Amino acid sequence: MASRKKNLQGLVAATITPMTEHGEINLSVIGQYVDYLVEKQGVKNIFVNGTTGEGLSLSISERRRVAEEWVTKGRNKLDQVVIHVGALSLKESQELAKHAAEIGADGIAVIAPFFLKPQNKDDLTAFLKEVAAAAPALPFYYYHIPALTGVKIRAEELLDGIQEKIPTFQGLKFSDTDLLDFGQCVDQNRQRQFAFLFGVDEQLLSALVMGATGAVGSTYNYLGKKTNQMLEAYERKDFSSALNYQFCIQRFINFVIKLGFGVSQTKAIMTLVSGIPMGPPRLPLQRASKEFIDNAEAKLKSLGFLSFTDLKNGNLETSS
Ligand SMILES: CC(=O)N[C@H](C=O)[C@@H](O)[C@H](O)[C@H](O)CO
Ligand SMILES: CC(=O)C(=O)O
Repeated sequence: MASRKKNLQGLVAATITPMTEHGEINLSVIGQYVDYLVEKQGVKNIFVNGTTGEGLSLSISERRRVAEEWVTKGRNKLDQVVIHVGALSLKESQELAKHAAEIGADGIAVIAPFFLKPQNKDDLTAFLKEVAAAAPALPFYYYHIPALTGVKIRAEELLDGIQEKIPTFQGLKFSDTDLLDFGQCVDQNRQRQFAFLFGVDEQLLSALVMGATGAVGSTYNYLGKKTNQMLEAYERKDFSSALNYQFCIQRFINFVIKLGFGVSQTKAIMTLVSGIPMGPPRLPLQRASKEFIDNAEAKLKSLGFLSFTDLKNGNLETSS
């Protein structure tokens, strides 16, 4: 059985992988990034090397170094550091799982292999089981993101009986809008203490109603504070305030989605809001355009997500 820490709950920021202007990983700002999440956003859990972290665009050695830096800099500051170790090659995935255990991460997560794909639940379970077994002391999370992997096996089906196959299974990161599937994952596993982490930030409130125990997302890097206010309102059963917070967050996400929103844009927004240079994305992604950044900045300001002082302080912090 995995050594069980307290369940992963609340907001989990899907970390960006900072890069230099030349496109190399930039470990030097990660310490600052940890402090920013904890102090400015109230976010104390992170999900490293996932979609937002361009994990699948990094080499194995880069993934190891990035993971190690987050664990080191997060020590005594963060509650939990979950490392995404999914890869197309089972061997690489196992190597990363083992490494995550060695460096003292709090959990590992895996997406479905997405080139030669599992055809059914049994294929997928068999793959996940082999990865989990490489880190037998670490909580294991399945990262369901069918729109990106193309693997559409329903999470509810996968979860049925999964603990018998994968004893370290501890939860699901659900990045899909199918709330029937998500709700049934929760409903059918009420007796188990799984973490149900929702991954569509603009719809989190609906997922809370459906039983989400936490959330992993890219926007918690810079909208963590706002989203925490929504969670607090929900906790005290002030649903009309919670809805106001969700709508406010939606106005921003809806606006940027229309402009074209992805990891490149997340990097640019985070640079702007935090003042910490995230650098460009790696090919095949291209930098966000100047036009996008200007529009996003104006929207952040009009929604009160970014003040002139924030910007100034952020910039001062990085130059010091
Ligand atoms: C596809 C993708 O990257 N999804 C992220 C996490 O799973 C989310 O955090 C989104 O970035 C966010 O919900 C905005 O659409
Ligand atoms: C959003 C998320 O969870 C990821 O970047 O992997």
